Amino acid sequence: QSSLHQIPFSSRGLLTCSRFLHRLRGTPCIPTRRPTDVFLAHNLIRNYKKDAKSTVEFPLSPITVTDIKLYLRSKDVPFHDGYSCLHVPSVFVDPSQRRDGFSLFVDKTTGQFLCKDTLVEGSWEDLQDCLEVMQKDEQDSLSPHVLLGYPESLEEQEERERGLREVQGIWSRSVPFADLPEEEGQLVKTMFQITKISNATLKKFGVRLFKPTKSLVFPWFGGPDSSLKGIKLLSAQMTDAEKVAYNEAMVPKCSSYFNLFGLALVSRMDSEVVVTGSELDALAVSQGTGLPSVALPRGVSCLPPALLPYLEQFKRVTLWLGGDIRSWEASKIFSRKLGLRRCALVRPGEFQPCPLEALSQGKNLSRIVKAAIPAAHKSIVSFKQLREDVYGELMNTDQVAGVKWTRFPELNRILKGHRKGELTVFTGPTGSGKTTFISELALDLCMQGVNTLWGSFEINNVRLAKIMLTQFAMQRLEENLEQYDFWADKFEELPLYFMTFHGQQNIKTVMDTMQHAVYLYDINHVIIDNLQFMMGQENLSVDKFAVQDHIIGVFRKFATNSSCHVTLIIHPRKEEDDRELQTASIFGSAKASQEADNVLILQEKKLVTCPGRRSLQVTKNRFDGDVGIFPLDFIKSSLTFSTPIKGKHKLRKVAAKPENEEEAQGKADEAPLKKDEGKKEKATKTAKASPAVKSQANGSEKAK
Ligand SMILES: Nc1ncnc2c1ncn2[C@@H]1O[C@H](COP(=O)(O)OP(=O)(O)OP(=O)(O)O)[C@@H](O)[C@H]1O
Repeated sequence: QSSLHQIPFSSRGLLTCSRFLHRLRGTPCIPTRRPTDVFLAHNLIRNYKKDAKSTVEFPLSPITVTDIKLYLRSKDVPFHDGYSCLHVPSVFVDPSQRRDGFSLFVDKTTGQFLCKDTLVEGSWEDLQDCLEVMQKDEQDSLSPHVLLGYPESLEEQEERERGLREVQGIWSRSVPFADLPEEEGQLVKTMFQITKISNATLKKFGVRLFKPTKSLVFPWFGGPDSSLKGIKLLSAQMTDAEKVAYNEAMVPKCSSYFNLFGLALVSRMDSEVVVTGSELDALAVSQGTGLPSVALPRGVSCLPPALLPYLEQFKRVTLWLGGDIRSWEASKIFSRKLGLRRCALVRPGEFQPCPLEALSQGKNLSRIVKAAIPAAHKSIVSFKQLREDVYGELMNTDQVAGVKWTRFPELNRILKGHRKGELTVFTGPTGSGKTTFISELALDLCMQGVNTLWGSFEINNVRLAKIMLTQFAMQRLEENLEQYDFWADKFEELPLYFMTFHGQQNIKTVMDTMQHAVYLYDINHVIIDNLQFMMGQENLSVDKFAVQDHIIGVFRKFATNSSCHVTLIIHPRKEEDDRELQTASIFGSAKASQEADNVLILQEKKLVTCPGRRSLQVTKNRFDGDVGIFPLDFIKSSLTFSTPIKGKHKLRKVAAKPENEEEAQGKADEAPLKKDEGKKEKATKTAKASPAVKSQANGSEKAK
């Protein structure tokens, strides 16, 4: 079982290669697992269910493109330096049969390889093994059939066959648009708001209608024979605001549906492509511009590196991922993976909505694509270059403020949302529930599509996943074990990953792992629990504060450079028992609070009236300066926190930019500023009918 389970391209090839090579070398065949420190929620749940001990750690040895090039040169292997990959003659194709001389692609960041002719793939170590064996045995190539001939487990085989049968079943019962009666075709088009998409375009991309569920069917062709590998079903629903809400389902299950839609229409000679965030957008671009267009299988949420070899042939890649800020941010991040030099980005805005909308509004799509801005930017810019960005931010203030929590409306009110590229420092008294609280906070975001990576050094991943699963299900699963599979199946679908570290760790190793995860899974949020586990224990002579400052600086840089939010849990320094914590109570020097964009403190009240009552205090908010405090109630059965509904615990909020944080905290505790008094009334009312409580009710409704 590979730890990189979600990328089907990789898993079987890897295992196969290693086993095969052991056979070739005559060494014993050891079931190898990939060296990785990142683990999927999927695996954890599986292991949790079956074999908790199989979460073995493997050291990740980071590889650089220079290492790869040096090695290839040492083996006399020619290569072309591509955008994201090195192109190498495939070792799995006989030299006399090589159609395209350089069909094996080695990812410059990870060393993973893919042979586009045979679809053999594997890790950098696997490729090195192949080359060593070929050299030793003086062979020109290795047989791909032996590699791919590795028997699947019965379970895997059955699942694959079941998936394919389902795909075929739906596909054969779906109707091409041209075969629909004129009136019915128009009705469906109106429902999906695709009246401007012609039947010819739908036919070109093979889009059909599955009548039983009134869904559009998008085929995914793959493999050397370009056969039907999977389908995406799209259903549409009208929302109150006269907008269409789409619902997607993939067959086979989404984890194995992993290629670009529209790829089969791209010719080897094409040198330009438009990448879109949805299949309908790809149709619109194709019709509106005549250019090749492909859609990302999981929309703007990620660009898996496994897809990069398929985009290597293009000299110009235009990313037109949608019409909102999220698409814009994603296009900037994806262009780094694709190589900035060749990428151009369509900036969303009033005159440049998503491609489908642009087509519906009769806009000139070719002109929009031509006007896309180059992704590579200079380090010094003038306001002229920034003015569009500033305008975009002013126009979309709500989106700029970030993803909103559904379970913590009060936090939205103070922090406004969860934004990329920020550093949050979180502290609280020992054993007060920091891990439990942050777990729910992160889960809330993850459930909304924020790709999340946990670095839990204090408690092991199984325990952490158990806490998260309980919070996800909002109930004690110990007492409802029959519901375990139901919740675990849903939990598996979350974009949630865990580092497999436990105990003291070296900051460099943790950083390498985080970079690796950002590249592979487009991680948007990393949680480190907690910083003290990176400080090292052996070297007590070294200045502890200097070490901590260095580590915080490294995390700060990572958050900014990777556009990834980092939440750092830091223990407080020893405080007197009856005093609440302050920003200055964070262990170490002032560096942590200076570098942080947000400082959150879990306060534990030592009151006689309500002993143990927790509150969450925001003492720093760089985004807009609002700070404040609100009470939290702990529900032990679900391990969740929510706002108490009793009137006496009011939401308190203070205005922007306090002179110093202690003062701000004092103000927050004592009296809300005047300008907030009107709002305070409202806030109290809101707190009474707390959406957090409501959302819990909804959650249990859903659970039922
Ligand atoms: N508000 C709360 N009231 C009572 N118990 C709580 C509360 N929050 C968490 N707990 C429980 O307290 C225990 C410790 O919680 P947790 O590990 O989250 O604390 P922590 O602050 O992260 O601890 P540490 O200081 O060791 O890192 C857990 O059993 C958890 O279920």
